[in-house]
Amino acid sequence: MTQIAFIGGGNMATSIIGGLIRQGDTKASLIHVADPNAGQRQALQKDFGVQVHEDNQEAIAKADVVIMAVKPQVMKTVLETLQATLSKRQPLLISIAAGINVASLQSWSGCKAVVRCMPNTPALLSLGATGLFGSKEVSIDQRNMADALLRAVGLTVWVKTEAEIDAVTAVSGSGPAYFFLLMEAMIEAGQQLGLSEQTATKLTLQTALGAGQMALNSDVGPAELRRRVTSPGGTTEQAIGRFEDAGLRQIVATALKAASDRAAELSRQLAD
Ligand SMILES: NC(=O)C1=CN([C@@H]2O[C@H](COP(=O)(O)OP(=O)(O)OC[C@H]3O[C@@H](n4cnc5c(N)ncnc54)[C@H](O)[C@@H]3O)[C@@H](O)[C@H]2O)C=CC1
Ligand SMILES: O=C(O)[C@@H]1CCC=N1
Repeated sequence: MTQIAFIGGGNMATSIIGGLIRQGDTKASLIHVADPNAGQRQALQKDFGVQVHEDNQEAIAKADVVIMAVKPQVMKTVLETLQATLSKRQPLLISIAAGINVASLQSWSGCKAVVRCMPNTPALLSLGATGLFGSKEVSIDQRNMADALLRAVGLTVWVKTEAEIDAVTAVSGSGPAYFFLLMEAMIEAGQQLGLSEQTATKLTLQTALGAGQMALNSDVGPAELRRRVTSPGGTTEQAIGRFEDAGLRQIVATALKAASDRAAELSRQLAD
């Protein structure tokens, strides 16, 4: 039976653990989580029945897979304290941290088989999207294992080059925040047009859900779906025209480039 250790039991780890438990293929007794925060440990134990540890070493003692779910800024210190054990046991190391490259993960941990991935917060509802990239030492079995773990919380996509992970971070890792921002703006605009906050919120959120589901289930792409909403001489045309005039596409391109650049910058800053 595969033993899984999470180092860091915060938001993302909780989402992934929740997905694994809900899916039912992974026994809670095989999941070990280490986190210095006692409240976090109690919540994980209570909600999912997983094994919790204050000590990272204890959590990885028998692990076949170690999932690093700490903030990028503490990754080096945390891995270096575990290096003796990890380099001896050689588990599959999976990192979900933004902007930490495979070479750094290998050098800090002593693990050869490393998967760097970028999930997102809808993983909490098993509606996540994760991009993955593996070092050449990752075996087919280990790749399948990493894929199955992340598939428990949504869609998985393997990329061919590590640089693509920065783009994945910009598109789907940070992506939920962009849609939330658009929702905030639509709710505010709806209120300015006379709707109550509650009505504007309900209509906006249901519209976001409907549009997402339609785009996912349709034979045609988002551009055609947009055209189908846009009657010639009608109302949507007016709104879309304002978005285009204001340079929405360029704004989005600039924003995603900034996110991708920051991921690359973090990799450089945090690398050895
Ligand atoms: N929040 C997001 O949307 C996404 C975050 N990520 C990545 O996931 C990672 C975790 O992010 P979140 O879960 O949002 O952060 P978080 O702050 O909720 O979780 C981090 C956890 O690590 C624990 N921790 C701190 N020091 C530790 C140590 N020495 N040993 C073990 N645990 C320790 C903290 O107590 C905390 O519970 C980050 O590297 C981030 O880049 C990746 C994709 C999306
Ligand atoms: O903002 C961040 O750095 C993390 C990575 C992707 C989403 N949240």
